Order: sequence, then structure tokens, then C-alpha cells
Amino acid sequence: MSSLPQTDGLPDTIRAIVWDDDRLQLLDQRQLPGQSVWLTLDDAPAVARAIHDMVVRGAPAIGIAAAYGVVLAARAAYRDAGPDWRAAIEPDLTTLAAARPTAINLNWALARMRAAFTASDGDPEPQLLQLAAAIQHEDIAANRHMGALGADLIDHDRRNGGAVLTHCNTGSLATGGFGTALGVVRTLYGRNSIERVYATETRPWLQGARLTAWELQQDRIPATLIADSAAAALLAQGGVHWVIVGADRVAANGDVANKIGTYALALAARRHDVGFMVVAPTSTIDTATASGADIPIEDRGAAELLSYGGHTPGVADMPAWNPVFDVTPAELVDALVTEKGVLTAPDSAAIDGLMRA
Ligand SMILES: CSC[C@@H](O)[C@@H](O)C(=O)COP(=O)(O)O
Repeated sequence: MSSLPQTDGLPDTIRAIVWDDDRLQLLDQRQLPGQSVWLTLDDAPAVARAIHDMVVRGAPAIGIAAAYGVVLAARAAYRDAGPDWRAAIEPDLTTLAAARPTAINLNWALARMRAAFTASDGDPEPQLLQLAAAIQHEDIAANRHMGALGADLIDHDRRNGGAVLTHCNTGSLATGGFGTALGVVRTLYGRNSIERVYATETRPWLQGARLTAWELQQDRIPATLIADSAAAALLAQGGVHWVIVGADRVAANGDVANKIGTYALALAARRHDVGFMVVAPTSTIDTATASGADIPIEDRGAAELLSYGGHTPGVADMPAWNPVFDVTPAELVDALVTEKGVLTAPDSAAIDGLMRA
């Protein structure tokens, strides 16, 4: 298993996506923090299943896993069809694209891999593997840069110091490594600029209670877990100065799709003069989607909501509405932090300028 050199004094990052022994190895996030189980995947349909079933989750991590999935798809297509591999790979690309609908990083990574399909008749695998690894390394570099930009902004804001609140898991597990919103938290903590992080538990998959809590404990960052429904009361009490979240897709007008509950956090933050920061690489910005209303929101079905830890605490056959993302209007976002820079009023013009820079 490879690890990255430490470059900035911050702790080296957990990596949950590793290419090793010519295959894709994924840390099974469904089993954390209880057990660290690595799954070995050697074809693209298995990668698509792992994305759909939440073995790997978080927008940038989904894109990176899909990029390695294309490497496995190209291997199979070249083995079966030789120089005609470009046609033979299409069904696998379709399967990967359909794995989850909301995080645009999936389509972004597939498009980037496809753009590297060369006209040569030779084996495409080595070149595609190089690109998938580059996508992962670029994501880690983007996260570290966004961590510094987001921390700078908070350090210079009147609402600095004290505690921050984060939602879902946006850390090393959700990315190539280091994290988006959690990367800002890590950087702030490294600078002694925050005292405490409040992590929402994030029903129904408990990404906060299981994954963010696990990452924060490893870095020894003081953290307190809250029920999702406690967030507004916490903000009303003061003490939390910034809510920091990631994104699954940012539309051309700056609307942000992220884990269900993000919109309620943004409303509560605005009401209580708490800063609301979205941290996302430009691979999460989808200029082809005009507004949040056009973003497909994944509904994972009733079963995941009606059960809790394998048990059914309530009525098993009750209808349940289970959208796993929501849309926060751009006007509620105080800062959109990307690796290309920070937008403090993320509207269509600002996003267009950023993407052209
Ligand atoms: C850097 S991760 C940003 C988002 O992907 C994250 O906040 C999120 O909503 C993850 O949802 P998940 O359903 O766990 O894939």
C-alpha cells in the first residue's frame, strides 16, 4: 500500500482507495469504525456495485474509484477485443456512470478518462492507470490547498476562533485523501485556530457518527457528536462560528447539492449569524447544470430509513421518503472554497469566471 510524503507538517492522510497488486483495493466504509476490511476489486461492474452499495462514498472518492474502474474496464476490453477495445468498453462505462446519480465527480472522472482514450491500437491500461493515479493525487493536492484557503478565510473573519460544525463525512475517506470540509478543519486545528468540532451523526448512514468521528479521533481533534436535529439549537446558543460542509454537485448558479440536512444547517446558520462555508474542488462544479432544481437527487428507498443498525425500531411497512441529498440555494453560501480560489458570493458570473481561470 502506498503512502504520501508529508509535506506541510499536517498528519499524513488515511487513504481508502489504493491501487495495489494490479487491482483496486477499497477500505469498506460500511464496516468502519468497527472493522478495517479491505475489498479487492478486479472488474468495472464490481467497482460500480461498490459505489452504489456505499463501500466507497463521498463525491471525490466516487470519482476516483470510477477512474480506476475504467482501468479495469479497459483491461477486460483489450483482453476480449484487442484493437477494438474502444467499442467493447462502452457497457462498463455505462454501468459505472449509473452507479450513483448526484455526485458529478463520477461523470467528471469518466469524461476525463474517456478523453485519454488514444487512437493507438496498443494496450491502453498503462496510460489509463497513470491518469487515474494522477486524478487521485491531484485531489489530495486540491484538498490541501483548499484547507489552507478555507482556514485563511476563517482566520481573517470576525467569526474566527471557537468551534465549527461539520456535516456528513468529507474527510480522507470521502476524497483521495485529507478531505474537503474536514481538510479545512484539519488545517484550522493544525494552526490552533479552533477549539472544537461538532460533528452531526448524519442519519441514516451515520457518516458523521462513524466516519468523521473516526477520522477526528485519529487526528486527536477535540470533537463532539450531535444528533442532526440538535444542530439549530446548538447554533442558537452561540459558540459555533462556522458551519463547514462539502458538496456533491455545485450548479452553474452556485446552488449546492450536499448530504440531506445541509439546507437546514444553512438556514439555521443564516438566522444565527454563523458563517456557512462549502468546500469543493472544481471537479464538483457542474456548469452544464443550470441550477439546483436540475440536480438529480438520489432517493435510496425506504428500507435504509426504516432500519437502524440492522434493526427495525418502528413500523417496518410504513412508507418512507429518503432523499439522501438536498439543495442549498447559493444565496445562503457565505464562501465557496475551491482549489482555484474562494468565492464569497458564488453566483453564475463568479462561477463562470472561476471555471475559466
Ligand atoms: C468531500 S465529500 C462531499 C460530499 O460528497 C459529502 O458531503 C456527502 O454528501 C457524501 O454523501 P455520501 O452519501 O456519503 O456519498
